[in-house]
Amino acid sequence: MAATPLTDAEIAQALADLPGWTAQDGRLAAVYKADRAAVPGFYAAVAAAEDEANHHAEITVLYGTVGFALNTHDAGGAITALDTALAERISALAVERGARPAGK
Ligand SMILES: C[C@H](O)[C@H](O)[C@H]1CNC2=NC(N)=NC(=O)C2=N1
Repeated sequence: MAATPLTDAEIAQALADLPGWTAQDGRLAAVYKADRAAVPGFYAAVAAAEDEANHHAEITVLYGTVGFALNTHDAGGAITALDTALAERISALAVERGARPAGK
């Protein structure tokens, strides 16, 4: 998949299908709430998806919340399809693992 910067319209289109995700400071960002006991498994599942995609998020764990920030370093920090694809994977894994967008 090419690391080509997405346009604002393409980013908005991707966000429409990513509940709880926003574009913040040039990165795709989301914060999920999860039961403390579910956090390690959620992280492990995301880490496996990252390694499969060879694309990695900045992940912040604070007790029962897991935050993600995504941009593409190889594209000068722009948001690319690599980021939206991984965000989609994280969003699906969150549902599987009982994590829900913190804003909800
Ligand atoms: C060498 C390795 O393939 C690259 O550094 C990959 C790894 N993971 C990555 N993750 C992110 N977020 N952006 C990248 O450009 C990137 N590049």
